[in-house]
Amino acid sequence: MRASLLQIGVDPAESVNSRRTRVASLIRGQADSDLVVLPELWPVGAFAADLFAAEAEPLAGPTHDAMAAAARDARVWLHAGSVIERADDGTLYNTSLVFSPDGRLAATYRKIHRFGFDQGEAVLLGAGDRAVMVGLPGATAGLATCYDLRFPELFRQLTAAGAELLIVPAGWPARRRAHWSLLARARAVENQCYVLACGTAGTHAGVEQAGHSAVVDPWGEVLAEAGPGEETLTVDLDPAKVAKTRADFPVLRDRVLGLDRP
Ligand SMILES: O=C(O)CCC(=O)C(=O)O
Repeated sequence: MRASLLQIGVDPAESVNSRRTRVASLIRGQADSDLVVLPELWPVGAFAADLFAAEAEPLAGPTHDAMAAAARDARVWLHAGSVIERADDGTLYNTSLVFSPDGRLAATYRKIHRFGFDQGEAVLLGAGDRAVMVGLPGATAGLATCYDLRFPELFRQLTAAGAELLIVPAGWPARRRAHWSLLARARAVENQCYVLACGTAGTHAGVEQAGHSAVVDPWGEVLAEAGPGEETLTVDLDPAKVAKTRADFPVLRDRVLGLDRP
């Protein structure tokens, strides 16, 4: 399975519409891949909280339409990163969209752990309440978004449900880049999964982005890592490596669940 991570630069000087058009054309250039992954909230910028309400869209909004068409044209599975979704009751969510190669919306995931403590998305957006998996050809993927990476129990739940690939779009700040790289590897090692961690580049809302998207294998080896700027990472994954890693070193078998409280 060939996967391409598009580490998109979010530049406030580029309009959301122009970025959508540009990203759609980058996806069309990835027809040699089976799976294309975009970062969190690349249309608006993960820290551009002032724009969230104005740029919110229904699920079947402009980003959905542009991404569905691009997935169909390139004939790829597309994890289109996330958008600010305006739900029917008016609540805003940070929602990831996954498309199949015929342009069908195959899965959506509302970010469960909202970042910002008492600011930004933590106060402006609703929280997702459902872990989501999607069946890709040859591998089952579990979905998470950015700050979720700090909560291993979500990833363990996805793994227990059959995930072999963990896809994590993000808008991670440069200031905590070391945590991003460390946690992506930790989630891969502890769950014996591939981790596809796709961040953004550039600076928006005064927050420099970490970039450094990475593909980590089930043994924790970093197969490819981007620099800080806009970049595409393309990696060939071997889904059989997940089962082999788990068979050769079967730690997941030794989990002890339901311990009494200390
Ligand atoms: O956890 C972090 O350090 C960054 C999280 C974040 O930026 C986000 O979830 O948007």
